[in-house]
Order: sequence, then C-alpha cells, then structure tokens
Amino acid sequence: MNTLEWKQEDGISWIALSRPELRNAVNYEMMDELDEILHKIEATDDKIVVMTGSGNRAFCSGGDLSLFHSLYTEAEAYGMLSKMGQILKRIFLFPKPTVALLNGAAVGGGCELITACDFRIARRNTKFGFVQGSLEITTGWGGGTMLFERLKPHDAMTYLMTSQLFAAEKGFEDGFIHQLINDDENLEDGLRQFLNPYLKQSANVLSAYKKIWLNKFDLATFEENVEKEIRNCSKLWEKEEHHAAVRRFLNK
Ligand SMILES: CCCC(=O)SCCNC(=O)CCNC(=O)[C@H](O)C(C)(C)COP(=O)(O)OP(=O)(O)OC[C@H]1O[C@@H](n2cnc3c(N)ncnc32)[C@H](O)[C@@H]1OP(=O)(O)O
Repeated sequence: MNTLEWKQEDGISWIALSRPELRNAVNYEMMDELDEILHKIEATDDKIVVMTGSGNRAFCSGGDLSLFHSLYTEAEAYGMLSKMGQILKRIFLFPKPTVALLNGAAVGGGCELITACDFRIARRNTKFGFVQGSLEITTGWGGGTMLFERLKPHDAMTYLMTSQLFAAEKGFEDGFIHQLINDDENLEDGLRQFLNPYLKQSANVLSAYKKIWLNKFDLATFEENVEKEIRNCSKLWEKEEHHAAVRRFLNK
C-alpha cells in the first residue's frame, strides 16, 4: 500500500491515511486502497475499525486539490466525487463499528470522511470544518447527507452553511465528537480507554447492534440522497468561481 497503513491489534483494525506531506489528502490511489482494505477488513474477525491520519498535523485535508484541480467539467467532477462517495457509503454502512481518530485537522472531504464513521474521537486542540463552501462547492462525497443523520438539523446546517473551522471542544458540546483526548495524553492510550468497554463485547454482538442502527435506514432513499448531493456538487464544480477559489488555494 502506498497511501495507507493497515495494522491489526487486539480486535482493532487500524487504517492510517498516509500522505502526511499533503496532510493526507485523498487521491485516486488512496480511494482504491481504501476500497481494497475495507474488503479485507470485512472478512476478518476484527471487532472495530479505527481510521486515523499519519503525522500530527491532519487527519485528512480532503480531496487532493493539486490533482483534482485538473477536473474541469461536471462529468469529470462526477467521476471523482462518485468514486469516493461509494467508499463513504461503504464506511457508513460498514458491518462493524467505525471510529475516526482525529490526530489533527479534518477539513473539507476529510470532514465528510469522519462523518461517515460511527464515532469521532479527537485531540482537544484539533479543528474540523466543512470548508467546501469557501471553495464555492458543497460536500460532494455524501458527507452532507450523512451529517444530518449525526446531528440536529440546526447544528448540521451551521457546520455546512458557514464553512467554518470549529474547535474539537465545540464538536464535543454538539455531540459530533464523542471523546476528547488531552494534548499531553498519548492518542492511542486515550482511544483504547474509550474503546475498552466495546472491545469486551464479541464481534457478533457489535455487528448485530450496528445492524439495528442501519435497519433504521431506507437504503434506497439514503442512496438517492447521496447521489443528489454528488450531482449537485458536480454542477458547482464546473463553475469558474470554484476553479478560481482552488487557484487561490494552490497559489497562496
Ligand atoms: C473533493 C472533495 C471536497 C474537498 O475535499 S475540497 C478540499 C478541501 N480542503 C481544503 O481546502 C484543504 C485546505 N488545507 C488546509 O486547510 C490545511 O492544509 C490544513 C489541513 C488545516 C493543514 O494545515 P497545515 O498543517 O498548516 O499545512 P499546510 O496548509 O501548510 O499544507 C501543507 C502542504 O499540503 C498542501 N495541502 C494541504 N491540503 C491539501 C489538499 N487538500 N490538496 C492538496 N494539497 C494540500 C498545502 O498546499 C501545502 O503544500 P506545500 O507544502 O505548500 O507545497
């Protein structure tokens, strides 16, 4: 694997996004490797999946803008957005519980990725934000649709419509972040403390409860809503306002 690290330890499957020089931005290779790893994990006896980022700056900075900037038309954007959208849906619907461990900032599509996970644990000093609006697009990997399943509508609207970066403590107050880990505490130790009561249960019990949560969804409606989100984002992507905003980011 070139863009991910995978290890299995004490019932936990750890996936680390591993492009720290670009703050773990997602490229096509990472999408393929995520898809492959998720298939492998599904066939293991591991109880819980933890996703994190390499380095201490970022969990994930979203799509790799230096790469995806070359996507110009609605159709080109749709190809990329729907490819990652499929992966986020797999994570959201994954038969085992999933945890995002924020070792650093989760921004743009990175924030969509943490939203697809069942639990979010963060270092106290980290930030997260759906900054897509400041790039003249919206969420486009399905994370907007998923956020409305995670939060009260008013809080979800605030996160999405303001494009702001928020402190992890604000996420904790809103119930978006489930556990804060102090900056002087070891991140993995903090996570294990949170996970210990879950890890005492069998994989079958954990999966069965995940199924009860997923049974709540009308899958067809959920998929339709994700698809609409991807289509809308693709339309905004091809506008000059978006390309100009990305040029500003890349030339900063
Ligand atoms: C496609 C679906 C929707 C999307 O995801 S759109 C993308 C939204 N993401 C963004 O706008 C990301 C913006 N990035 C940031 O805010 C910051 O990099 C972040 C994550 C807070 C980390 O801050 P710092 O630790 O200070 O790091 P930095 O800004 O100096 O970045 C280090 C190098 O990484 C690059 N980088 C960061 N995020 C990237 C991205 N998404 N795509 C491509 N390159 C990215 C950044 O340009 C910089 O490169 P260089 O070292 O100056 O050559």
